[in-house]
Amino acid sequence: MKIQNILRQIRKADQDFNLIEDGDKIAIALSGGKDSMLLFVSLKMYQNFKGKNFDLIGIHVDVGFEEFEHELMKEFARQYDLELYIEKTKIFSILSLEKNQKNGKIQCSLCSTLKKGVLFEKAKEYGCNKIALGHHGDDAIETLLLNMIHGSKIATFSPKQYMSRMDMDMIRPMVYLKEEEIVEACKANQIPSVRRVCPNDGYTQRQEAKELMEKFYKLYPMAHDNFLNSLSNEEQVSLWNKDLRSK
Ligand SMILES: Nc1ncnc2c1ncn2[C@@H]1O[C@H](COP(=O)(O)OP(=O)(O)OP(=O)(O)O)[C@@H](O)[C@H]1O
Repeated sequence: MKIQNILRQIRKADQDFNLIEDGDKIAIALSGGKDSMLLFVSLKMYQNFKGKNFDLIGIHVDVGFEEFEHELMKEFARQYDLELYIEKTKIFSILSLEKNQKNGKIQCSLCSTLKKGVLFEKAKEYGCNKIALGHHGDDAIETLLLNMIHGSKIATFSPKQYMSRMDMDMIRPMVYLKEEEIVEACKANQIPSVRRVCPNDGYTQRQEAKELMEKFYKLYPMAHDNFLNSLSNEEQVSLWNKDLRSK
């Protein structure tokens, strides 16, 4: 997919959910993965759109994995003229404590909470009013599935979420994009990504959900678009509400 098409989908999400406003200072949460790397390159181009006047910085939370390729991220930041902050943390040591592990594995949910804490604190410190995350449409569908399987709820993350405690918006400009489109765009535009080094990588519930969905899309190719579109189809949500039950 051409980067122009990525920008078109980002603009659509921006228009639909009012993600980016004049005067914003946005911290891009850069994990080093393809999604957030592409998000940065795209938002940088989006800055040149007429009428969009906002600032960007990058924040990477260094979890403490020894083999993480920091140099690649620094080089990427130099190449694209990104003000990048790498925040050193002891998150991996905390995750590795026996009391914090489950069945001998570090916990993704705890990792995510700790990373978010650092992101918010630092974004605030650097004067940002928004944090942009690299989540995309397939992440949203997987989250919906995982919430139904493990949480008895029909819910996914929102494209824009106000965090009142921190007085900060969390935005997800790539919600209309599929993962395969992101992979294609990164390849076509030589956008690098850092090698994955988390020991849980490939063995998570999310990975299982991803593989399940891939099988599903092979059987029903149209389901991919339909699942994604259904997340915005609030007029046709029909669930068993209490009013119905009491009649
Ligand atoms: N260590 C980190 N530092 C900063 N932001 C992060 C970090 N890890 C995750 N994020 C943010 O959270 C989003 C979702 O996290 P997740 O772990 O699903 O991403 P990933 O698959 O590791 O990488 P990516 O989504 O960037 O390809 C990322 O796109 C990124 O915006």
